Amino acid sequence: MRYGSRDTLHGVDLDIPRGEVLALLGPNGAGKTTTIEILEGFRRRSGGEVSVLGCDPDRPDGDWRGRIGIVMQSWRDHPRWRVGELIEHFARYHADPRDPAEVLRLVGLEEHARQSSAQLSGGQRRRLDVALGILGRPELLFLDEPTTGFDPVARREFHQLVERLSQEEGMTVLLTTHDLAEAERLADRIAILIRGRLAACGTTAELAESIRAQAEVRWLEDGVPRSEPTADPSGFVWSLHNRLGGPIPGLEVHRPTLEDTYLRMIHQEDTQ
Ligand SMILES: Nc1ncnc2c1ncn2[C@@H]1O[C@H](COP(=O)(O)OP(=O)(O)OP(=O)(O)O)[C@@H](O)[C@H]1O
Repeated sequence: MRYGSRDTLHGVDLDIPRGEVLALLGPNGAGKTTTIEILEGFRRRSGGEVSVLGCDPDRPDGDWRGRIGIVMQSWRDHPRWRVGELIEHFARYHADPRDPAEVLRLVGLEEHARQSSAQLSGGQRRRLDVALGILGRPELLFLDEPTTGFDPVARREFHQLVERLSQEEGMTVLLTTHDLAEAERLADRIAILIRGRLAACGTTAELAESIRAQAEVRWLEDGVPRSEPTADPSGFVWSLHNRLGGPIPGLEVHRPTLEDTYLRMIHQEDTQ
């Protein structure tokens, strides 16, 4: 993708198998929304090949749009419509929609069905976006920063919903988020986009391995905090136990989280 003379995306080679949940991560301006909008058919790419559910998004066939679900970062609709009416209205556009009452329940908006969408809070508004995205039982769901503004309970419920849709219905999900714990919880694989280039793609463990991030063992010795990075924490703890001749005070094993790995990758790219 090129805006003017500037390459915004270059060589983003990526296959997402059916049924996978893939999280696309990257700093602000890395090109995540641009990538998603190209795949959704909302932005015409400058070059390269794209196939989504077997179709080029720039030349979709008749029922293609009905097979994908979209939750964009911002969405314009009819602010005076009631939530329930809006969902019932959009359900009519789909060949085999979910029951609108079920969708309201799934996203936790049952009590707001008679409220106009303009009166919803930020997090409730986002739930409505998610409701509209899953209404048509899409095979592939695009979620662009879906939980922005969600409180912790709503976030947990949303995670359970995505897990259900993916595990029970085999829905493929492409998610962008700045919440690394969310990506770690939901995604089978994580792709990291930095300045328009795909810097890495894999499971949390594979990404940590790719930058040789090690676990760290922490303990107290004679009341003094000690720590040691190690590729074999079990072996290290075993030898420490033998050396100390018994239980290890204050023992902690810290494995690299996705956040640790991500921040190191961003730092490495910045210093290159
Ligand atoms: N219509 C446009 N014309 C010119 N440049 C654009 C346009 N849309 C996006 N860009 C630029 O392309 C780059 C990628 O933007 P994009 O919105 O895809 O990033 P992002 O990774 O989704 O960021 P964020 O995390 O902030 O949502 C940015 O530098 C942005 O300024």
